[in-house]
Amino acid sequence: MSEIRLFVTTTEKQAAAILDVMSVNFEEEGYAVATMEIDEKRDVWEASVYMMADEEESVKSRLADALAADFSHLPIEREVLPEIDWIAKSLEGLAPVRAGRFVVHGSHDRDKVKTGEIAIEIDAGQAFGTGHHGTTAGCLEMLACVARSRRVRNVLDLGTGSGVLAIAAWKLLHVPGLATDIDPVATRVASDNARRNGVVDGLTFATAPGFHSTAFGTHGPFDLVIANILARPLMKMAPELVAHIAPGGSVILSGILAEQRWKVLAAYNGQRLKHVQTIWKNGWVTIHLTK
Ligand SMILES: C[S@@+](CC[C@H](N)C(=O)[O-])C[C@H]1O[C@@H](n2cnc3c(N)ncnc32)[C@H](O)[C@@H]1O
Repeated sequence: MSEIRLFVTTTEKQAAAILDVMSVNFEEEGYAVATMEIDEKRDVWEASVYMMADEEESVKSRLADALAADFSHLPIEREVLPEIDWIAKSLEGLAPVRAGRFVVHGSHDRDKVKTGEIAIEIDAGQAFGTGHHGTTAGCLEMLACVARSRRVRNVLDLGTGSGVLAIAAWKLLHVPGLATDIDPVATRVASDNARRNGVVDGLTFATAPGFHSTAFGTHGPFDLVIANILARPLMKMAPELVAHIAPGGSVILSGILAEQRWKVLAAYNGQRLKHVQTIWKNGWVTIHLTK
């Protein structure tokens, strides 16, 4: 089912006030709400609430009621967000996967973990990330490389899926982390997986499309951002993503087909990031850049 964004276009000041109204009315029920800047010079902002298509009608009428007192002059607009079947893309392989020092395995394979390996237990389920996909394995390998060469004090895992990368970073580095996903199911699964892997504190989970959450300001800027999403959204969010990297920090980008790598690199070079290393796996690339 598609996801819908209902939004109003206004000024920064009003967008902040509308965000408060949206938070009070929708956030507790698990709907993501956000503001985003559209045009800095003209002070154009959007305040949005995200929902599944079958909830649109009821959310729209409640939103209209909530805005009636002070913002009835602002039309409620809608956008259908592109549908990506992440779960179908996830390979539900049965064998444990080894990448760098990590082994990602299902609960039935606990006894296959070898001494010295960092084990992450993930059962194939409702969110992407069992370690079998070239992008996840590439990120795990790159994470181990970055940890060897740089000091990392905090981590952002953008598009956390099953939580596999956030859990891996926590087990390797023992530093605080923020893990976010546009999909509330993924955020829930990731948080459950973290608990199952003995990660009880230090890792925060939040549902957010892109950087539309106050959690990023609270927890960032980050020494290491890992984003395994897709080439196009990664290019689009390059300025925002780079703004959340601490000076001298790193980003690991994946979800990029080999033939798309030049465009993604150009987008991040355009933000003055420097290429460090690229890992290739099954036609996918994982790229490490530094600020
Ligand atoms: C390829 S999966 C990666 C999962 C996991 N990090 C891994 O490496 O296996 C991409 C994840 O990003 C999420 N996602 C897609 N677009 C997003 C966006 N704009 N903001 C936040 N998360 C997003 C999807 O819901 C999905 O869980």
